[in-house]
Amino acid sequence: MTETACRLYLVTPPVLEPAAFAPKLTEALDAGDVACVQLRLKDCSDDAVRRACDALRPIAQDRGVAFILNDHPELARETGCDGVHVGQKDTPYAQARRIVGNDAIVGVTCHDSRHLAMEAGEAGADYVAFGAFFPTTTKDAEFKAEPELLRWWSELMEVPCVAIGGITQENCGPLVSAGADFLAVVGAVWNHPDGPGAAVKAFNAAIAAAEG
Ligand SMILES: Cc1ncc(COP(=O)(O)OP(=O)(O)O)c(N)n1
Ligand SMILES: Cc1nc(C(=O)O)sc1CCOP(=O)(O)O
Ligand SMILES: [Mg+2]
Repeated sequence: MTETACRLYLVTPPVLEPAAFAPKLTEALDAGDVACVQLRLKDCSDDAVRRACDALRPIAQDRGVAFILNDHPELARETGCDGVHVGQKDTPYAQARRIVGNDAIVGVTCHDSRHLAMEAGEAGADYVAFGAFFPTTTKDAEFKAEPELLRWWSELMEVPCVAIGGITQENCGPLVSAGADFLAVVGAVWNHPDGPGAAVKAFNAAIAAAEG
């Protein structure tokens, strides 16, 4: 993941069948600029996560796109992922880092908290994630973040920040202007009426427009 202009960070749907999802991921990644893909499967076995990693990881990595696993540092290391994303109720950052090693990406959910973000950044996180910025149906988001948090963080800190939660091609402009380094998106890409490729193109255009 490079830290230059704002870039797209795709998060998978929480339930997927790898063989059926593979062409959708390919379409998304071949359509435009994507920095990163996070495999975020909920309520499934470790073996199902392994199978999904084996099917989807090469699609991202062959295109120079980082492949990050949500929640499971041990499986991330075992399956050759580029890193792991951990939340406040998951494996603590320091333990996740020990498991995946210093060369891997470790991202940390920080909700709407400056304090959590400073802790994660000082500990060595590769990025901090703030959210949810907008209402989302993808998960029950307990916290609500404001664009001002991105502005404060990006003006003070070097560690990249990710914005997540209900982000669409239509509402992302203020997050980009406020300094988000990455926009993490589920629904607005995988549920786009014209398909994930059209969704990525529309995000790339919206980001470029907001960056002026
Ligand atoms: C990029 C990014 N940001 C936040 C999250 C949420 O992580 P967490 O709070 O652990 O919740 P779950 O995603 O595990 O339900 C994320 N996954 N990715
Ligand atoms: C996985 C996740 N984490 C969030 C947080 O606020 O930490 S919001 C969220 C769901 C993002 O999905 P969509 O782009 O469909 O809203
Ligand atoms: Mg988690």
